[in-house]
Amino acid sequence: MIVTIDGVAASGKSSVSSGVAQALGVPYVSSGLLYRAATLLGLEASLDLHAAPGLLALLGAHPVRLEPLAGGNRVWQGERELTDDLHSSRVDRGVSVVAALPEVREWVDAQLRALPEPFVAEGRDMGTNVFPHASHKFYLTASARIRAERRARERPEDVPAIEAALQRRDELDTVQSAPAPDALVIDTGPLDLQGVIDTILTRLH
Ligand SMILES: Nc1ncnc2c1ncn2[C@@H]1O[C@H](COP(=O)(O)OP(=O)(O)OP(=O)(O)O)[C@@H](O)[C@H]1O
Ligand SMILES: Nc1ccn([C@@H]2O[C@H](COP(=O)(O)O)[C@@H](O)[C@H]2O)c(=O)n1
Repeated sequence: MIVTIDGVAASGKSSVSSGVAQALGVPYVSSGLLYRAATLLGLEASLDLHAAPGLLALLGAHPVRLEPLAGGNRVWQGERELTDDLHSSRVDRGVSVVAALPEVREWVDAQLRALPEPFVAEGRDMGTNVFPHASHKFYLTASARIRAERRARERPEDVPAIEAALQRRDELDTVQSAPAPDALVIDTGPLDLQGVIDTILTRLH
């Protein structure tokens, strides 16, 4: 069984996926972390983020591994854990450029499709491109202001700056962010975290 939870930036995908996965007793898979890892490593190596060959060579030489757990995903490059470095504003700013590269998308998709079922997969194109055969599909939205207010609780920037960055990322991610036609779209604005998780769990039972 595969459940997909897609949505716009900071709509609650990873928090909701973790809650749903824990209730189901399965892991969740955060596809965005692989795009973030490719971006972080590209930045650290001072590579041109618009150019796939350099990034792919780097990722080939030093493979990245996603560890999907129900409570939270971890990302490794050999013995080095990258997880804590993946949510900086610097990575946020670069990641959509890297995610627009077809070769990087293939690199991510191959890793995701190799994972053993069951799991909950979250991202942008889980229900459309990567797992079109998933048994249940959901898509999370909320206004940019609400998402920015939520994110401001975990970042040092102020709400307007976060809101502008989220809107920019949504725009750059438009191509891969369309909801699957068979996904249930949930506006998380009026709901708390548990409310969103319960809405999804109700559909799964
Ligand atoms: N329904 C909700 N009510 C209140 N806070 C929420 C809700 N959903 C998510 N949050 C909070 O919003 C923030 C962003 O959530 P989360 O990181 O899960 O989003 P995301 O879609 O995975 O983000 P990103 O796209 O950047 O990876 C977190 O602080 C989370 O606790
Ligand atoms: N399926 C996906 C998942 C992510 N992306 C790109 O990665 C960025 C970070 O993802 P988050 O889920 O952590 O926000 C996102 O902005 C996209 O550029 C993607 O393209 N497809």
